[in-house]
Amino acid sequence: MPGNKYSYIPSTRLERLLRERELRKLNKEVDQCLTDGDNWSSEEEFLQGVAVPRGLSDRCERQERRLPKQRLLVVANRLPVSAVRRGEDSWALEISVGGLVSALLGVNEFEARWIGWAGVNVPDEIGQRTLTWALAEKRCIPVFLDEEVVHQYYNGYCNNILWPLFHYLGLPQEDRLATTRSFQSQFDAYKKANQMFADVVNEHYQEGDIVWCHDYHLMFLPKCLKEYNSKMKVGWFLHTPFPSSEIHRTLPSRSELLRSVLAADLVGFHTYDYARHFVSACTRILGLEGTPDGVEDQGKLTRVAAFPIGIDSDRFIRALELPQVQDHIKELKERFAGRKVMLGVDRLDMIKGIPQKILAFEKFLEENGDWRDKVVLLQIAVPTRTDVPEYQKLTCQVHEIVGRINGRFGTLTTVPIHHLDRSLDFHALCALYAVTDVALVTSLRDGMNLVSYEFVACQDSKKGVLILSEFAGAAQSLGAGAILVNPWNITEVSASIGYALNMPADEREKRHNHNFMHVTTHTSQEWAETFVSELNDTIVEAQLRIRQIPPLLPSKVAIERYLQSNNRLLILGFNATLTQPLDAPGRRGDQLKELELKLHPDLKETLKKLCDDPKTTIIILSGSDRTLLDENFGEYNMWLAAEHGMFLRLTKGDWMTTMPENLHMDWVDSVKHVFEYFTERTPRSHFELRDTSLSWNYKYADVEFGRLQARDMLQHLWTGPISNSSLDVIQGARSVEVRAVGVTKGAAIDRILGEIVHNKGMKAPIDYVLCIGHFLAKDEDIYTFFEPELRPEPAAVARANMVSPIKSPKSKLSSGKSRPRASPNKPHRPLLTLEKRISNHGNGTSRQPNRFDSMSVHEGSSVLDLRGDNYFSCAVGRKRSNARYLLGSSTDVVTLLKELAEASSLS
Ligand SMILES: O=P(O)(O)OC[C@H]1O[C@H](O[C@H]2O[C@H](CO)[C@@H](O)[C@H](O)[C@H]2O)[C@H](O)[C@@H](O)[C@@H]1O
Ligand SMILES: O=c1ccn([C@@H]2O[C@H](COP(=O)(O)OP(=O)(O)O)[C@@H](O)[C@H]2O)c(=O)[nH]1
Repeated sequence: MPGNKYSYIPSTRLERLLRERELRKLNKEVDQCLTDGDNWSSEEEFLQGVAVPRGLSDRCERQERRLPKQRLLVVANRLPVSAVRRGEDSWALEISVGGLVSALLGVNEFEARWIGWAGVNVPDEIGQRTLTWALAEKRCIPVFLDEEVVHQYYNGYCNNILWPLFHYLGLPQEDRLATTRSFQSQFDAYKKANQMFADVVNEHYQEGDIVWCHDYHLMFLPKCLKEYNSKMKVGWFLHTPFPSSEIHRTLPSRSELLRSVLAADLVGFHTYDYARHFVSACTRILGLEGTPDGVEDQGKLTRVAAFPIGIDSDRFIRALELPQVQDHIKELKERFAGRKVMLGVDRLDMIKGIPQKILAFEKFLEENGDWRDKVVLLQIAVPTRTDVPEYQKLTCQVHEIVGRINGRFGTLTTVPIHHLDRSLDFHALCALYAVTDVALVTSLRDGMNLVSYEFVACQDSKKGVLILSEFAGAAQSLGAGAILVNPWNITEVSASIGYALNMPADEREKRHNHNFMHVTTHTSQEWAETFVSELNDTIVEAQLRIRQIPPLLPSKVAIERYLQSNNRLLILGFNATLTQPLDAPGRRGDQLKELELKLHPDLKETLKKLCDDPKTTIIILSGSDRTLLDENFGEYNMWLAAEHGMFLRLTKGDWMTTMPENLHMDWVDSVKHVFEYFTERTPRSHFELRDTSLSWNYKYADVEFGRLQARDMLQHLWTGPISNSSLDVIQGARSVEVRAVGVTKGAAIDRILGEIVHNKGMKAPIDYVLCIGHFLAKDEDIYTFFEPELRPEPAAVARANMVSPIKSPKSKLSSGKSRPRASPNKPHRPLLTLEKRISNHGNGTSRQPNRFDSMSVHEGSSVLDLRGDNYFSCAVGRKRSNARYLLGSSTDVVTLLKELAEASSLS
């Protein structure tokens, strides 16, 4: 390969990401050499206003030598600092507690700004102005939410609805709802608050910035941002679990929230499970396509992936050396001498399983009398969301249990549980982690749980044991070294406490080393860099994809050309082209109603007008059978081409077949047998028998099960006993179709054209073609048929007398079904030969003769006179297509045809 390895531009996502990772590593090494220890601020430095990395003096020189940092707007409900008002214009800033803040404080690769709520109501202008200044020093930008919005949005929708739901605690029952007003007003406040965040982002956004939205508070934000500026690079990361789609389905605003999140370019979760649940919710609830890369909606991909968060482990390890931390450690050791220390650090939240933890500890004491004066449980329960009644109830409940247990097992001088309803500062927390023998994390559900990481980081000398809930995201990364428990199983947790307290030193060491390695290599820094780098790459990937998406049909031009032409051909599909738009696949709409395909009612007048125009010939070219086309189009003056063009009829005349003579249908019974087998075993799937094809459809079945069944079926059809038959197996979005080889719309069209030209006695060439359909990839050969550059190989259809009246059923299927048959005594059509003259796109030069040129029916005349500007192929509701243009849905087709008919009647 020419050039060095960095001048080569990788073409796949993985190659690009690996290369970027390598470059980042190099960058870091340069940084390391230049300023050793130039880390991002600690929490204290952040508060002192030196949130920018240390070593400012070296900085200018250093920056010249490395790539400029990318600007990153971190948008989260909570700023890393909470403001406390000291006077009219004076503010104290306190660091906010929580995993998100801890994680993002460790990130230093970017020129970051925070946008969020300062946790305080500031109704007056002076207050807002002075707080904005105070926060600016910390590179924070406030969003001012008034009390009512906070009540409805934060306490209500976020913490009373989304939070419990995402943690599998279900939607609030009536009493909870009544306390915070109705669901709808909370949801409105949620949207309003998200818009307020968006307004602030828009105000501060500079081109090229990365906007990283965080958490369930801001699920509406990606949509608001993209509506304002579709070019913004938007990522969204969820810090909580994303529940199974069965849970998400219960949320009244389930679809709106999913759609808003999907507006982001990249959507991230802590674990693969959460990502999988999200994709599955999008497939099952929105009916979108889930792919290994994410969720696809009409060709637009939202990338979905797992990015497990970490901590700034160095910060904890370094802190242990600080004298104030050493003092704390000494104090704690003396205080609890002779007793093993067990530790719980949690926000006082129902998801943390604090009552379950304490009850398990009680059981342990109950059953292990000899341990009662040898162990102590320190539980730090940080007050959180104290305005939400559920949290208030939990506080009382925990106090009651702790009181009871201390009363039961305490002595005059000691109690088994030290319960603190407050937060600790960073140094006190590090000291506590360091002296702990057993950390107890019993979350009922937890996005990740950084406390477990922090504990491990502070344990390199003690090598204590981590008991960790299997329902915390951290279980996936620290599961090997921790003792995993089901927090609902009090007996199991109690037994694990005993196991941990008695664990031999070598086992503790082994377990600790494993986890320590993970915590120190999977840092918050890495997490943020990986996310941002994937986000940057997602944009590159999207641009590459967009280049492959055909543009929207230029309706005006299509109509203009139509008016200018004298012999027009309109080829229209039926299903999803001329029918009423249906729910997205997978939505499981009204199956019975939807299966009866009906012409869009708004098209009746329009079609009539178009068909009555002598300059226009219309062909309905569909996979549907003859009966269905008869029912829907019998009254118009047009051509019907059923079963992908294998049957043809002018509505005034009889059906005839255009099937090639050598079409083999001997496979039909075997395939029918296979389809019956799968239909029986896949609830709400069905199959259709046609004369030339069979189609199995699982649009209404469970999407994932349907897909699995389809995979099995395809495997069997491709490699099983019928794999050598002369058939094509075609995979659709939610269907499998089997046809005789050679049954495609593109293959049928020249035979159909031949018949039409002959029937009409066409003298002038066709000088306008509009071909619109929602066709399977296999049938897109119809689009390419008219394209000079992509024309099929000449040998494909060397046709002699292929259009013939139906004499006897060709396929075995016909015998089982009653179908209208055309009169068998229609005379044989003489050999049709035609000449197609197609000029090259736009430049007017004639192309080389093709198979048509030698097949002249009417001596000297040309059947097609198409240049680049009078041929319009158009795929409906698809993004990847061989068509020149796209239309969104059948509604757009209706609009276009109406305009065409109206313009034509005016001309
Ligand atoms: O701001 P609050 O409402 O007081 O809540 C504090 C934070 O709690 C949640 O933290 C989650 O993020 C952690 C880091 O990713 C993760 O380890 C933990 O499992 C989650 O619960 C919440 O998601 C944050 O938005 C809050 O700021
Ligand atoms: O007194 C305390 C208790 C906890 N924390 C921090 O709060 C975070 C809790 O994060 P976690 O992911 O465990 O749970 P979350 O509270 O975000 O749900 C950790 O970084 C702790 O260091 C703190 O700063 N002071």
